[in-house]
Amino acid sequence: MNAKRVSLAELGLTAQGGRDARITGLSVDSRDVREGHLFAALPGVQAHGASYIEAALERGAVAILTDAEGARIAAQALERGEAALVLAEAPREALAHAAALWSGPQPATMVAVTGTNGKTSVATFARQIWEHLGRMAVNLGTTGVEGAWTHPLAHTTPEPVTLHRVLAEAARAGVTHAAMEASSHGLDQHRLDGVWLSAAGFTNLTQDHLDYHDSLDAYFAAKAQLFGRVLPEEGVAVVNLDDPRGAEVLAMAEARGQEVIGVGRAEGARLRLEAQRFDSTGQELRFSWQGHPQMTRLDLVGGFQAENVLMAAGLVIAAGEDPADVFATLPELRGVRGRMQLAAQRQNGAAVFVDYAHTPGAIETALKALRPHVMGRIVAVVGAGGDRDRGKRPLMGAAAAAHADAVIVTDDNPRSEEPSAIRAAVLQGAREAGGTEAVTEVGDRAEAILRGVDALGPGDALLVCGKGHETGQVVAGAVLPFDDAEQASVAVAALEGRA
Ligand SMILES: CC(=O)N[C@H]1[C@@H](OP(=O)(O)OP(=O)(O)OC[C@H]2O[C@@H](n3ccc(=O)[nH]c3=O)[C@H](O)[C@@H]2O)O[C@H](CO)[C@@H](O)[C@@H]1O[C@H](C)C(=O)N[C@@H](C)C(=O)N[C@H](CCC(=O)O)C(=O)O
Ligand SMILES: Nc1ncnc2c1ncn2[C@@H]1O[C@H](COP(=O)(O)OP(=O)(O)OP(=O)(O)O)[C@@H](O)[C@H]1O
Ligand SMILES: N[C@H](CCC[C@H](N)C(=O)O)C(=O)O
Ligand SMILES: [Mg+2]
Repeated sequence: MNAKRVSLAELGLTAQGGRDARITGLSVDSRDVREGHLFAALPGVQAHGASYIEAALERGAVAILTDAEGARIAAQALERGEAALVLAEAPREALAHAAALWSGPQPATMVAVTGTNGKTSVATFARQIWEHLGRMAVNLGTTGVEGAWTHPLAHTTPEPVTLHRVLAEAARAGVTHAAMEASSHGLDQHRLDGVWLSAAGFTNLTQDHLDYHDSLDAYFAAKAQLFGRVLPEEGVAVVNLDDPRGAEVLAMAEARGQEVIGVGRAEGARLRLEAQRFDSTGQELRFSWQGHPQMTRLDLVGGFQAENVLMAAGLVIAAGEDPADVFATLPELRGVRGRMQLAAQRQNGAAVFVDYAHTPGAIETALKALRPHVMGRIVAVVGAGGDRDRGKRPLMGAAAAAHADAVIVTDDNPRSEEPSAIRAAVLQGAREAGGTEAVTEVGDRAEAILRGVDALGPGDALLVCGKGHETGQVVAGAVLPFDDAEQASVAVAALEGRA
């Protein structure tokens, strides 16, 4: 049994009337509460967690952390005085710091990366660079905890209680370096406020998650909190200056006195991408570090991967490694599963790539990035997720139609929604955008991939967008096993077998 008991003061919390309690654990969900827990009753999207204070007390909570509204909602239950009450203006922030103190150690060197696209890729490349330099390193995010220590995660940026438990376990296992993804939800909900960051990166901002954020500006403001709040003044900001929002991040970092490493093609970037030459398996890069020219080769398909690699290199340098050592590792970097992954190849040489592009911006980037590696036509399989930003659906269709030679619209995790209605929105965008006349609808994703593969002649390529590393299709509450890369191989085998 876990015998650990700590006082509220040891968690940085002060209860009303100076009352103390010995805490045996932290919970954000009443259903997870055990005897002696502190229950954080947080303002939610659906409800206020205070509605569950009564339930938490019944399960043995000895302290409640909430805001004024929560105290009002649960006044009756709280008046009984069964638990110490910690009132905080920003309870999620208080919880994050308490969780950090509760769990203890973190890897000594940590960096975080935010942006609409590229977080998983950058975090994974940073981890790989550290590994090549002999460090015990992990990346942490959408694909779980990977590297020297592994652990599955349900969220890109986990709840603070989970996040700090995982960081402490990794640190105890000897992990000294970690690169984590900071999602906009995670930043908005202060999930990573208690993490000690040496450096933070900003990749880009395009439309996504407008189901959660009120506007694109609000979405950006959430991401910018990584520099405005989470990264300390002595931290280093690594900023993609090519993104239109890069200048705003730069100004924010400078205003806080953070050192900045600008990355990108922009003049003035300390880590500057100067030229790229593409071939069928990767690219040659010319870049410069503080004006000194460098050359390297990346065995990675897609121009944007060079941006991700340089962002990762910038973060690792910012966190203390020698630049020359860092640059020497770049030819060794390997692609992230489901990110421009060469999943299968037809006998005629045509290639099938699987990519996690699930936003209009990512679809455009991925298709444009594939173009210089492909001599023939590009076919795209696309679909949009259910119960997510509806506004992005026609834009995803439009991006596919504008940049592919043929588009097959299919399903991608319809969740609780009617799949044909989601496809209709994507199709409408694809048909209105023009670019290609060849837009078809194939609801069944396996069949869509098969048709896409069947359409490939010598020199052509298929880009299967949206699911990347995912291994399931979420339909009406059920998760049906589905893997784009596997389906690509199955399709090639079926067609070549037939030939
Ligand atoms: C939209 C969103 O971010 N929701 C988060 C939010 O939940 P909520 O506000 O909807 O919660 P609610 O259902 O209104 O309930 C309010 C509170 O009551 C509590 N509760 C609820 C029921 C109960 O019986 N007892 C109880 O105590 C809940 O734990 C919650 O704290 O607060 C909860 C607790 O802090 C989070 O767990 C929850 O994340 C959910 C699980 C989620 O799916 N989030 C996704 C969208 C997410 O965070 N995604 C990002 C980005 C991914 C990407 O980049 O694409 C990620 O980092 O993974
Ligand atoms: N630097 C980039 N610029 C534009 N698009 C990118 C960039 N990097 C990756 N992408 C596109 O975004 C997709 C997702 O990449 P990645 O998983 O690295 O991003 P992410 O930010 O972690 O996404 P998520 O928010 O879903 O966790 C890729 O498959 C690719 O299509
Ligand atoms: N973490 C993202 C990924 C979505 C990927 C795509 N396959 C979809 O289901 O929309 C989300 O939940 O919005
Ligand atoms: Mg990710």
